[in-house]
Amino acid sequence: MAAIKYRLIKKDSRTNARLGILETPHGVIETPVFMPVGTQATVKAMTPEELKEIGATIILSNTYHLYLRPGHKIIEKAGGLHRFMNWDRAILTDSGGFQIFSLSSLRKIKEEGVEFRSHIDGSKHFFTPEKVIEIQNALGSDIIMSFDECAPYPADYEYVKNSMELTIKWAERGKKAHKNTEKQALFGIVQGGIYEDLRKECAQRLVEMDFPGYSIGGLSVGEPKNVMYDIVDLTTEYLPENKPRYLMGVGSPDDLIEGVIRGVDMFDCVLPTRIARNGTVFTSKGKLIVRDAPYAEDFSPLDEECDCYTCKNYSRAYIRHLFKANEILAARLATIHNLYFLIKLMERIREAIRQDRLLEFKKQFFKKYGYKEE
Ligand SMILES: CNc1nc2cc(C(N)=O)ccc2[nH]1
Repeated sequence: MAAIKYRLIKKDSRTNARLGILETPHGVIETPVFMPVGTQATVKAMTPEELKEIGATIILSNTYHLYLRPGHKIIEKAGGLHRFMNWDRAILTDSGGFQIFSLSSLRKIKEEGVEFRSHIDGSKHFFTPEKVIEIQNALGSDIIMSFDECAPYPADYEYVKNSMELTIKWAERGKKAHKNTEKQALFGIVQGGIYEDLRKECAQRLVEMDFPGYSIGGLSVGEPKNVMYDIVDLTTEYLPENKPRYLMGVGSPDDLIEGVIRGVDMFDCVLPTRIARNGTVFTSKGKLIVRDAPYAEDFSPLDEECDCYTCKNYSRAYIRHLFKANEILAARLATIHNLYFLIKLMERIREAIRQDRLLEFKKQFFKKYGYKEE
């Protein structure tokens, strides 16, 4: 019996958008879904109860960080990551590949694996495809990722081709090493940079290995949006309809809508939580920097159309005051709102797919938010 079961409920009649149900050992997830990021076994500033309250059904946590601190062995002794962080819904962990390349210094990439230094204390470590599977098995996350190299952008064709070949070899080794297939679903990660032939080859070779789901990696790394959208469009073409597709590190409201239209089911992004802590919030009329002076005597909610806990109980003036006074509650209230905004956006997207009016929804949302139509 596989760890997850994806059911395609409905395909949009005019786009590649899909409405789906993803059953996991820690609950049922309606897709398309946005996953709040809980890098170090916590979605910053949120309790698990608050995450449930706003409708989160799955969160992401980072293998690289938890391996370095507190260590996967401690989390295993605690009974696994769900128990350790008191979160009984689904958890997806990434493999650490991206963090090694974006956070740590002194990286040596070999076919065997990657040597790197911890960004915390400079200690030396060596990740192999087998090692990151062992770590994620110890964490007990419901969906785990293969070890991969996220090629930088820009990168030349030869570099990306070699990097993609390595990602394929590492996916094969990780799949062999992963034994806990009944409880933890291992996704393959499609790489290939911005090169169509490499993306197609990578997707096809991963599909031959028959993973329960597929991630689209190597994007949201500085490439233009339209390039990202084109690569997503192209990649999903070679992925099976009956398996979930996860676009890593994406994204902002427009990227979520554009990604759904191109056949993506799962998203994660640090943006909503990170910008919240800096005083920027999403609203139906675009982003708002609530810590700015104009809101000092603005007693309206962050967003008139939002019914989150923050918008029902606090004004822009109060939240601005909290930010100016460096109060912890500022980050909490803004985070609650931003995560609720994206989770609600996914709910409205799912409803629009159900009613076959996704393109109309996009047009209306973009107009109000202030986005230009593609
Ligand atoms: C924020 N952008 C982003 N791109 C990503 C790519 C990967 C990947 N494994 O290629 C993982 C996380 C990512 N986050």
